[in-house]
Amino acid sequence: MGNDYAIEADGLRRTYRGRTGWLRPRRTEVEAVRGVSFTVGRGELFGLLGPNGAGKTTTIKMLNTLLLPTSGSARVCGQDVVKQTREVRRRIGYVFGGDRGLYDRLSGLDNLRYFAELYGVAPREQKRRIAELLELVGLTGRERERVEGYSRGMRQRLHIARGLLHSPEVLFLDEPSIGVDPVAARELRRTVSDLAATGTTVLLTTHYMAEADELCDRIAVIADGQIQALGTPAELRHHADGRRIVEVEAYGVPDTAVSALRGLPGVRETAIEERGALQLLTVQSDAHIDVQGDILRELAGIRLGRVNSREPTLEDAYVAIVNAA
Ligand SMILES: Nc1ncnc2c1ncn2[C@@H]1O[C@H](COP(=O)(O)OP(=O)(O)OP(=O)(O)O)[C@@H](O)[C@H]1O
Repeated sequence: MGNDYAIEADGLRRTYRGRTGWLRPRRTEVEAVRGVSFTVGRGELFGLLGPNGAGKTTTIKMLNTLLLPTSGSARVCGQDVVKQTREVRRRIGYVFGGDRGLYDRLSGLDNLRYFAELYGVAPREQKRRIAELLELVGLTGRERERVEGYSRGMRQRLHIARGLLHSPEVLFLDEPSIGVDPVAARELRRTVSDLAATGTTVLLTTHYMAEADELCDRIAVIADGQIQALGTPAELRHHADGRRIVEVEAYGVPDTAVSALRGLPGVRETAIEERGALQLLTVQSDAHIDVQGDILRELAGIRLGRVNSREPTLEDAYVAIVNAA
């Protein structure tokens, strides 16, 4: 059993227990992951998408053996993550967003040589493997420069190369595009899809629906420690079926106005996004009810910019899924 899937999670749970306070210590408990089950096929690019604190990192860390599940079980490449830790570790790579874990004073090439040695890549293999990975992550030609001069995007791609040195069957990519500018993020996405094309299974966590949509074969939306929806991007889009979206640009909308919008007949979700001085209000309503007039009446007296009505996108489906959690 288990050989058909790269990853199988079955009822995974994790509760963090701790204490706060010094004079009168109190026990604290956070149920970070509350019964997560899913499977990832070999060679699949699978996304775990969810808001801050949803439980994505905790889930990944149970799968890559860095954290013990409180209950439930998981297998990676058919091996149990608790009982066969060493076998699992040999078959996986782990790359997390951010800047840690590289030697700034060394060149990209020397970093990879160092980690190849550390990961026990056979000396005969090293040169070929490193050249192959530099090519994959688009750093060929820049490998002799010190990492301290690399942009965040380049560092992130070097991290990915590092995570792949020992040719893992499964790569865990935790928030790869965090803090990376949009152009670099696009290059990063190209690297990830090239990687998936080589047959490596990738489990990616992200906050960005657009990123998950572009890259992933299937996406699990996780919120509040549980999977709220799972499917291909096209399947997830159905969560916004039968809805219509009204977007309003506004300046200085009070909270009371936002809750009034939520109470309008036919309105299903509202979201507000701050864009400098401007606020973008997004209102989802039942498609057969025209709510635009009511919305504008509620916002009377507030300075408004563009108002526009459109079909829902995958992003709107994501909002609907997360809000229903
Ligand atoms: N070591 C820890 N001790 C106590 N609570 C923790 C610990 N790590 C995470 N948590 C809590 O568990 C919950 C899930 O956190 P987790 O990091 O898994 O979420 P996430 O989806 O990865 O979020 P983010 O996108 O912000 O990284 C959060 O409420 C978080 O505060």
